[in-house]
Amino acid sequence: MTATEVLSAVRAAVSVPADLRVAVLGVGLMGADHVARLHGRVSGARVAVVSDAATDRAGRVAAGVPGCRVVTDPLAAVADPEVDAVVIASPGRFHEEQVLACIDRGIPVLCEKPLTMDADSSLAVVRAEDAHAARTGRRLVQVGFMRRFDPEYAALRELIAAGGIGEPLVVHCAHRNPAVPAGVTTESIVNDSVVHEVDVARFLLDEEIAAVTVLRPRATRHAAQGLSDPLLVLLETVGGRMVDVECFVSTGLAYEVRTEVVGEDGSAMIGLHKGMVRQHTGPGGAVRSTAVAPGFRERFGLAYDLEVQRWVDAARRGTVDGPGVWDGYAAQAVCAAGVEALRTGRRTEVRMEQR
Ligand SMILES: NC(=O)c1ccc[n+]([C@@H]2O[C@H](COP(=O)([O-])OP(=O)(O)OC[C@H]3O[C@@H](n4cnc5c(N)ncnc54)[C@H](O)[C@@H]3O)[C@@H](O)[C@H]2O)c1
Ligand SMILES: O[C@H]1[C@H](O)[C@@H](O)[C@H](O)[C@@H](O)[C@H]1O
Repeated sequence: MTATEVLSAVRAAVSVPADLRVAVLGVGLMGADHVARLHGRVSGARVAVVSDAATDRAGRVAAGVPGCRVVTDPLAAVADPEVDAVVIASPGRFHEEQVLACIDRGIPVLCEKPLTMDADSSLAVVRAEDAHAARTGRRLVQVGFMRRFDPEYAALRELIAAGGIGEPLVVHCAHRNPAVPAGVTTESIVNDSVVHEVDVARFLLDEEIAAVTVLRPRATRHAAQGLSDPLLVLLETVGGRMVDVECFVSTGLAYEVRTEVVGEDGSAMIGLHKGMVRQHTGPGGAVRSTAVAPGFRERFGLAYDLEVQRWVDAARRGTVDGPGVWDGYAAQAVCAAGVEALRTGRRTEVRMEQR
């Protein structure tokens, strides 16, 4: 037997398939990053196909990955017999049809947040995956809430679960971006940015969010015309805990994500700084400084790598080992309440199905 035959026999015996052949739909900022990590840093998978409405971009990305093909129509990429699994990194408005196509074909999919653009369509995805699981016993969808894979967030959740700060009562969050692309609206700050704190709150506290209030402080002069930036968002959980979020997407500075959980017997904070603390001469004397990540790709680079590796490993075992469709749906339901709260200025209860 040759080495290759031995490897195939072992794989067949433990029913772990050869490298997953992945199609990446959308190769803009996130999709191109996911292609690079699947190609260079993640084991057990290779990028077989890329698809993007901008075919020249798809061609450039494919050219960097030996054996990778461009398939122009994303739904044809999902249907491609030489594709075993899909990463969706297209704009959110295309996620619903692309995720449903993956479920329909019965192949694993990692869908960037948001799962879909609203709670009703996310619920339809939950139901489609439930129906598939009832027939086959397999779940298929992981949603791209990468913070769950960040070692600091994972450690914070473990600390809380182990009773390290007693009963958690209040969570303070800051989520600051240096800038956002043109076209970002106040609603999309809730849907695209605050959605991460919604997931973090559910992840850390292990309960659903019942109500949302959104306040609009005085806007920064750096914000685009008409944008309410920053926002203050208050999330109330079903168990009466409260989570405040300052979301500020045009600070002009750097990328900062901080979370502090205050419990009955202590508190814990993550996201203060990473790396070296330096003392050097400043304008008024010696200063102590530490670099702040410029963007989410730097701050959460490791989290994205771990997220994709865990997805690949689970997909090869026929499971999902990360946030799933229910998490995607719950986040959309909370954001829908957030958008209504933004519009009315009132505390808004979250409308959600029972799990
Ligand atoms: N998890 C995170 O931290 C994070 C960070 C950034 C973006 N995202 C999410 O990733 C997704 C992509 O965001 P981005 O910043 O990379 O956007 P982007 O605009 O940089 O890239 C999107 C790409 O999709 C392509 N596209 C357009 N229509 C398409 C279709 N129907 N099918 C396939 N591709 C299509 C575009 O041509 C573009 O190349 C969004 O859902 C966004 O919310 C997540
Ligand atoms: O789409 C991005 C992304 O999800 C980042 O993680 C978040 O920090 C940004 O605010 C958002 O605009």
